[in-house]
Amino acid sequence: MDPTFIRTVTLLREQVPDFNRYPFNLPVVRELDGLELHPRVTFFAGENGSGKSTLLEAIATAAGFNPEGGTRSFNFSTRSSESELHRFLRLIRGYRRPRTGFFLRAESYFNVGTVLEQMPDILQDAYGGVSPHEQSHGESFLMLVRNRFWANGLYILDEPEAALSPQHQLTLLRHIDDLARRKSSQLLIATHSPILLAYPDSRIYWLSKQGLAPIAYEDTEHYRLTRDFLLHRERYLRELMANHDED
Ligand SMILES: Nc1ncnc2c1ncn2[C@@H]1O[C@H](COP(=O)(O)OP(=O)(O)OP(=O)(O)O)[C@@H](O)[C@H]1O
Repeated sequence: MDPTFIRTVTLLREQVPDFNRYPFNLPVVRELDGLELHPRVTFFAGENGSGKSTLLEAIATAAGFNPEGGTRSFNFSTRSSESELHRFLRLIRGYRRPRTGFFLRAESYFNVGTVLEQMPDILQDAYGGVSPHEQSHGESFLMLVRNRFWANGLYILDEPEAALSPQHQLTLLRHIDDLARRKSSQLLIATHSPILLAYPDSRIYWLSKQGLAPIAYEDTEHYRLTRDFLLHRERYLRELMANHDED
């Protein structure tokens, strides 16, 4: 069965009040037109500030999640700085409805942990009863994925690699594969990680000043630069240090 929960994301262009202000002035928003999501895993990659978080937060909010993260039953608010973009998106949905899901954003993970502490049932399910604040950021995140990311879910993850060592990014890849292939889930992931981006059964969108476009893994700057740096580390370091001395 086609696992897709969200097929396409479209901007309600005619309703946008002003393309000259945030978030509508971002190239990724201006150029958004029938963004087709992969049935299993869609990645969003690009430079800092290219609009990945803005886009992901708006899709998550339009899909019914709290903009600060958590499951769809989370309704806490510690800030109200989400953009209004979600009100101008139309999500074209697939035939199935997700049974569960999670919106995880690295920057508000701490607050999600605090809310979970106050929900003993979920805490028991998700973390084996141990507060996320009593574990390292990376440990508690992997525990959450292992215990609370169930089958038939919609998972929207903003820089999930933030707390993870390279070894644990590989562990996360295994969980992504398990969720996507065996557990009929759909994942949307913004990432800078060349390890996560390597997941083969996926589509990568590259965000730039031109908007967003599909890109092959080997053509991403993250792959090319990381590979080149590791192969020619000494030359890179020499050049970086030399330029630094000139500053
Ligand atoms: N509330 C806001 N008001 C105005 N501009 C904003 C606001 N939030 C973000 N921006 C700007 O929008 C742009 C995109 O930000 P966003 O956080 O979506 O980028 P990103 O691709 O997720 O970056 P990173 O990789 O650093 O996480 C940035 O230039 C940022 O300064």
